[in-house]
Amino acid sequence: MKTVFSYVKPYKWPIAIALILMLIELSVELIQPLIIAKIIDDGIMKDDVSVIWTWGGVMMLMAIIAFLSGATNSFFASHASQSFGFDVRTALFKQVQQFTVATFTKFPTAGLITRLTSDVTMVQNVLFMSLRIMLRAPLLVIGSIIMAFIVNAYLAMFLVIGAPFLIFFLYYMVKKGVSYFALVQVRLDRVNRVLQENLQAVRLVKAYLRGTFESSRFEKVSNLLKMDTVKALRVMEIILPLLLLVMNISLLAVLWFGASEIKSNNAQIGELVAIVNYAMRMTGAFSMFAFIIMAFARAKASAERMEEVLLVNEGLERDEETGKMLGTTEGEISFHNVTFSYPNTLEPVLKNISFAVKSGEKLAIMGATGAGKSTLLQLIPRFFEATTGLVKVDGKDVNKWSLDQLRQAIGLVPQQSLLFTGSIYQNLAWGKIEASIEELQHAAKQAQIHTSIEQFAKGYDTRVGQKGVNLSGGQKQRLSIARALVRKPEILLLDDSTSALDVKTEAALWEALDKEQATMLVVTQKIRTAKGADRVLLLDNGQIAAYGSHEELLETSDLYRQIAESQQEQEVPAHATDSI
Ligand SMILES: Nc1ncnc2c1ncn2[C@@H]1O[C@H](COP(=O)(O)OP(=O)(O)OP(=O)(O)O)[C@@H](O)[C@H]1O
Repeated sequence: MKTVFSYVKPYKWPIAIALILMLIELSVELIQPLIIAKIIDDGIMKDDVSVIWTWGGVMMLMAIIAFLSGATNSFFASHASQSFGFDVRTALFKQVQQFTVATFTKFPTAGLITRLTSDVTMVQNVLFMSLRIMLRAPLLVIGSIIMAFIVNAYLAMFLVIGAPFLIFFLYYMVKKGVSYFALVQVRLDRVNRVLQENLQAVRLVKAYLRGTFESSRFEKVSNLLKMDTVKALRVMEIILPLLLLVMNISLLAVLWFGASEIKSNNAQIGELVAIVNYAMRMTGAFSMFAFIIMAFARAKASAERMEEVLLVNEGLERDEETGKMLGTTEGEISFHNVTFSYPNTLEPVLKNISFAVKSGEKLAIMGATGAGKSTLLQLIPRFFEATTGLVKVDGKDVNKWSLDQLRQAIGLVPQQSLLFTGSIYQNLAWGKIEASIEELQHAAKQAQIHTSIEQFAKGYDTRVGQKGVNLSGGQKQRLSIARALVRKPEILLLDDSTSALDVKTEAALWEALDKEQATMLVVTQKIRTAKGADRVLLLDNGQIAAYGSHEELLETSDLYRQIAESQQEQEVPAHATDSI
């Protein structure tokens, strides 16, 4: 909790002012019964109108002070709490951005979204309410007891007799509340996850007629959320009436013994009225307790979840040589006996991989599905680090590169073309904000998408829907390639990024890309593509099955020959020579 609370520190002054103002408001509230007692005992009982006027005036003045304090308190409380929320959300976002790809597997996306939104809002609201009303309740209870003792110690005693019960009930409420509400937030994560999955796969759900099934899946998680929230609220619902029962018994005792004290002239009516007034205020404060403790319990659970993200230290990306200028890369890539296992698995996905690609060369990576092709690419921008062995760029271990410089030199086109909501221009300029319109259009021409864009009614200003819903698979792939090309990377990593293109467009694309001097690693299933590469790396179950030029592999590798033959049978002869 320490880390989350450190974000409150910069606002200690607004918080202090808000608290002082709240104390002023509270003091007025506590002094008022005393004044009422004075008006009754010295004014009404003694028939002295001047006392009533004087103290009535004081009461009025105090009410105005309380009003002004309350309004200013609200201003400072909202400033402090909203700024705290902003800071902590920003810090969480920055922290998440630094996560290694491996750390993301520990924190599911939907959970991170809840932590950055609902959890932050929860803590932020509790901070606001603490400064505004929450702290008033406990202070009102303590203040009322003190004032009651000042007025009449004997009668005040009956107000504190139930204290051990009250403390026990409150302790129980907090203890149970925190654990139940932590579970409620986990349930909320699940609801968000199912919702997110469904929204992302909306077409699939419709095409497979899974609407009813998905609805019942959603109902199930939503129901769990409801049941656990009800369970958490039930604790509060049982405890609150118990608190009130204890308070009401105390109040009855005050009235009973107060009456006999008045009879025996040991107390005045005004005193009894004041004590009853304090008891009523305490009862009111206790009714607020259930709400307060519930909010605190929820906020504590939320703060702990935020803390988990803020405290990640192991899984953060680190720059070995941050700040050192290393110059432009040449784009040479080499793997030296690389073995790699994913963090949560034992079996290596890549085993003893060694190869080298010179600057400007093109390497085609082939292999069956699950052979480890994408994994191999991911080791170059250091999304994951090799378990053993070395991955080098320009002869230098990738772990020794500044991450920014390493990634600046790499243009990655992932298997799934991910686009962002915004115009086509914005999507293209995503990797290089300062790119000129000419640069963007040049990249689009190279990626063979310029003509298609020109045909859209709004051209480059066409808005790309969420995840590119309004574009075809091939258009999305070409936009992703253009986005990578805008940066003029020295290394281009294409992960099966041309699978949706027709033969002619693909041929034109390769021709344009060949003119770039970039080193290219191209994951592909097509022999046609492999033929145009300088070398081919054939992976089989994480190991190199063959490595060499297309012609060499046709001679030496049975597996490669089989793939080539199987594809030859499928090829349309007219396009078969349409190579890269
Ligand atoms: N994040 C991950 N955690 C654990 N295992 C993973 C992870 N990502 C991939 N794998 C496993 O690693 C192996 C290689 O996956 P990879 O995506 O590199 O294969 P691929 O050759 O690119 O396959 P495809 O052609 O289907 O894309 C697979 O067995 C896969 O299950």
